[in-house]
Amino acid sequence: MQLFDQHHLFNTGQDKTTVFDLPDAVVRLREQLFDKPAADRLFEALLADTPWKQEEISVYNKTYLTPRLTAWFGDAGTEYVFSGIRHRPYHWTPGLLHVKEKVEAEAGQAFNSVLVNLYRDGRDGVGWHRDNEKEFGENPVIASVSFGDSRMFQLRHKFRKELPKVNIPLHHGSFLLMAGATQHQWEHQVPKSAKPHGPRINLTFRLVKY
Ligand SMILES: O=C(O)CCC(=O)C(=O)O
Ligand SMILES: [Fe+2]
Repeated sequence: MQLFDQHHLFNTGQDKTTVFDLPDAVVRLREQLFDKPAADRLFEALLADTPWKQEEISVYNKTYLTPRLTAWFGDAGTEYVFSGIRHRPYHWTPGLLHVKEKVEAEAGQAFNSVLVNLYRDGRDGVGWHRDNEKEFGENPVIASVSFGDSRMFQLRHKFRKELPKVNIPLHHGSFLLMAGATQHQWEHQVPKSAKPHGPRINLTFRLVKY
């Protein structure tokens, strides 16, 4: 069953790689790790088959619902702590294992877990943050794949406020790698958008050290 009209889903149609020349960061974009037919199939399968949940986060004794839906998958033992609560990952699905293989080949390293995010529309997003939790080791490598509607991904230096913000539109089927000191020196976000947006799924592959 087709859950979402894919006709407008934008894929650059050109598999270009861009290495961003940023101080204290290693950031690489591949426009089309998945071509449009593959991205369309994966988008539908992930949308339908993922056990989506809207997590609560506590900030200063108040609880909020995160403005996106998430699910965590990984090898047994890759527990993660979210808002003070221990979570067990779901087992890998065949679809996710297929994506993982392609992502590992492109990144040149293995991953053992993935956080899957669903941005239902323009009102969903993720605020400025770094993914530098201890369980990801010294210089975490994070590989991100996007399916569905295009959204803007932004980076800003955490300490050198004079540096300009970096805007990277992430399209259907794209791959983005963050490595080196990126998770220490830079923050990233996907801002909410006042423009209408269809759903977008993003997968961030990580290596939990345990
Ligand atoms: O949706 C994205 O492109 C980024 C998601 C993200 O930053 C995260 O899951 O930590
Ligand atoms: Fe992140």
